[in-house]
Amino acid sequence: MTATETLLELRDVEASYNQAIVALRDVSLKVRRGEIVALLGANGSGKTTILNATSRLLAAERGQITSGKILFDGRSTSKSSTAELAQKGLVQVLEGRRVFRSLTVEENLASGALARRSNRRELRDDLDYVYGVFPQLKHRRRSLAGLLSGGEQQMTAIGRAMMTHPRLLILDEPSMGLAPLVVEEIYQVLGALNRMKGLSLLVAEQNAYVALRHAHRGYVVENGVVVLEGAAATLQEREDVKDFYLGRNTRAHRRESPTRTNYAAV
Ligand SMILES: Nc1ncnc2c1ncn2[C@@H]1O[C@H](COP(=O)(O)OP(=O)(O)OP(=O)(O)O)[C@@H](O)[C@H]1O
Repeated sequence: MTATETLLELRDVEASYNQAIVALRDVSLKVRRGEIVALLGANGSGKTTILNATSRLLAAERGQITSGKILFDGRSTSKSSTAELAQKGLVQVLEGRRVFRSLTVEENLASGALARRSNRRELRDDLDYVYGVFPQLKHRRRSLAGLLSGGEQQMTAIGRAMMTHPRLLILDEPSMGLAPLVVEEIYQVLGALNRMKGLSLLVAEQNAYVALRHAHRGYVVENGVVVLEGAAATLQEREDVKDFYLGRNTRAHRRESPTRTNYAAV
């Protein structure tokens, strides 16, 4: 893989909280341009820490990167703020579909454009674009975001991120708490943005089934360590992944966990 094909790279990243709890050890991963990459793992395995380290949000959680490098578009992110990274095209949709509950849908979306200092015309075009992607939001544009369904709030959070014109969109558990049909709809939209706009995606999910169906490649994290990586189709077929992450075996926790395997060549 040449440097220009790689949009995001984590190299041997270690991170801890409160200078005490080690949350990531030696994490290396890549997102190529135009790729959807799934980050899988159980509760507390380190997915959010990887995403927050990438978008420079760790300090807000009293966390820090203690060693290793994170490169976006070939450049180290260590001196950038979250807002600066967003301006460069790396944007995160936080876990729990955070929206400004007392603002309308349209005000929420417009807040995503603030960093771009768009004029009225550009703002209108961007809003129209998001409404084209999520027609439901157009009907609800004057509703308070706090009164929307969970799915509509997730669409609003993704729409707000789209207003910043990302090149890499990072999503933390977009399926959390949503009905299967709504989850499918959201992933269909993410897939379309990837295909039509070339948007690259890094998606943390506990719902491995849906994530692997839509991703090109995946990484499995356990206890802060990447234990598996490979093509999504290959991961889906692995017996240990089926047992642990695709819910095939309810007694999975008694079985041996996946072993570190490198499927990078797949
Ligand atoms: N703010 C924090 N302070 C201290 N420890 C933390 C903090 N946030 C996470 N941790 C710890 O770091 C480890 C990784 O947590 P992380 O939230 O990254 O996992 P996760 O895979 O995203 O889990 P979840 O799916 O529950 O969000 C866990 O042991 C967790 O308890």
